[in-house]
Amino acid sequence: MTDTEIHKGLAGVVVDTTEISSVNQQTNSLLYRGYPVQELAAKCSFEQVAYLIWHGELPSDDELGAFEAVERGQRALRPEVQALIEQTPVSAHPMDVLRTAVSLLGALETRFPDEQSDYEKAVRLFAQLPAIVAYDQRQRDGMDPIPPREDLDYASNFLWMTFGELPDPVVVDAFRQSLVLYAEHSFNASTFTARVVASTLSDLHSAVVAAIGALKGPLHGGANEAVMATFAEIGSASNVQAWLDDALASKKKIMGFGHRVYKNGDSRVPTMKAALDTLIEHYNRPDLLELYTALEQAMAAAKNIKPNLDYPSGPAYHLMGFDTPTFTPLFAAARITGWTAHFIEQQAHNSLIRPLSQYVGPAQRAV
Ligand SMILES: CC(=O)SCCNC(=O)CCNC(=O)[C@H](O)C(C)(C)COP(=O)(O)OP(=O)(O)OC[C@H]1O[C@@H](n2cnc3c(N)ncnc32)[C@H](O)[C@@H]1OP(=O)(O)O
Ligand SMILES: O=C([O-])CC(=O)C(=O)O
Repeated sequence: MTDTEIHKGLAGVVVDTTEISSVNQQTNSLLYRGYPVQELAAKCSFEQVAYLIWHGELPSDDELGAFEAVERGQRALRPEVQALIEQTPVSAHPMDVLRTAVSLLGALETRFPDEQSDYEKAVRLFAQLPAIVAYDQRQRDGMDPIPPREDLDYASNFLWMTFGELPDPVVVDAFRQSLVLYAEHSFNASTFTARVVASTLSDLHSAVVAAIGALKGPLHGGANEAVMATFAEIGSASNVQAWLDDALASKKKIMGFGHRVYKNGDSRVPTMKAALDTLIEHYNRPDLLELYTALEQAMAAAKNIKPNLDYPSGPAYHLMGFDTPTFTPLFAAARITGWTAHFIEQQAHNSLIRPLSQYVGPAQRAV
């Protein structure tokens, strides 16, 4: 290989093929297995989309029923994981709790017979994550866990286990849409991390633990909670311009704006913004809309940089009642579908991921 050009951050590098999703830079579009994400968000349950991501086709009624039965049957918080959450200081970040819980679940998997496939492990994790995320938030507020309900769909049950009540259908629907939008996004940093781990022929839980670590950073999934921290710091729409001038003068990155692939707007934002608008109306929070719009407009004027999905998702999760540090675990609970589909795809056509580097340290010398 003679190409010694350095592609910092692998920007613009195509490292492999995938059949799972396509992010199109030219048209700012996103397809899961060929279906536009906006249509999936409008018409499908999160379970249907999860099935699509893993199987490549939307489920028939029978297939969906069987899939839902398996998912609903595995939702309970395992006692070992409950004990882990209770031993962890409430000051721990929920992404650290989630990462540690998935690591423990990976160790517990050895109890299952060897013939459990990675797909079965993926569906089990998919079913298990909401109870962890929900109880972790409840524990911080000094509350007991709420057992799952098998009569509820995934999104409704997640909210039920977190809040102990079923919110208005518009809230459940906004939550469902956010999960669909967050589910999959080709070779983003956390998914690529999962594929690197998969490429060494390591196990699925190790790949998910690593992916959670990558998602936590504020340049990736951590941005949804950082958006809410920004809103809290700014306070109200009238403070936006002064705050932004200061932040840009000190070379700060404004969280929830910009994207490595989409340079003219994130394909998922219009759908999530519409869901946020519904929530703003439902909870009567025009002040939040004013702040949202003022920062979006000021960023467009100052830098011509548009919001990414984390920008509308942060305030949407806030209005639903999630505490801010729980936002990124919600992203992880949705992305478990994409991560594990990529794990399976990587191992089915594996080549060890091991790029080269150009050495720029001292020349050879004697000790
Ligand atoms: C669901 C997701 O994970 S989406 C991503 C969530 N992350 C965020 O919201 C964090 C804030 N955004 C960012 O840091 C960046 O936009 C990233 C990391 C997402 C993408 O970064 P890159 O593709 O490397 O963009 P890049 O750094 O080349 O940006 C180009 C220019 O825009 C600027 N820029 C990009 N995003 C931002 C931002 N959010 N705030 C301020 N300036 C920005 C860069 O400073 C750079 O300016 P320069 O040319 O004067 O140096
Ligand atoms: O694709 C990316 O780089 C980040 C992103 O939007 C995602 O993972 O959803």
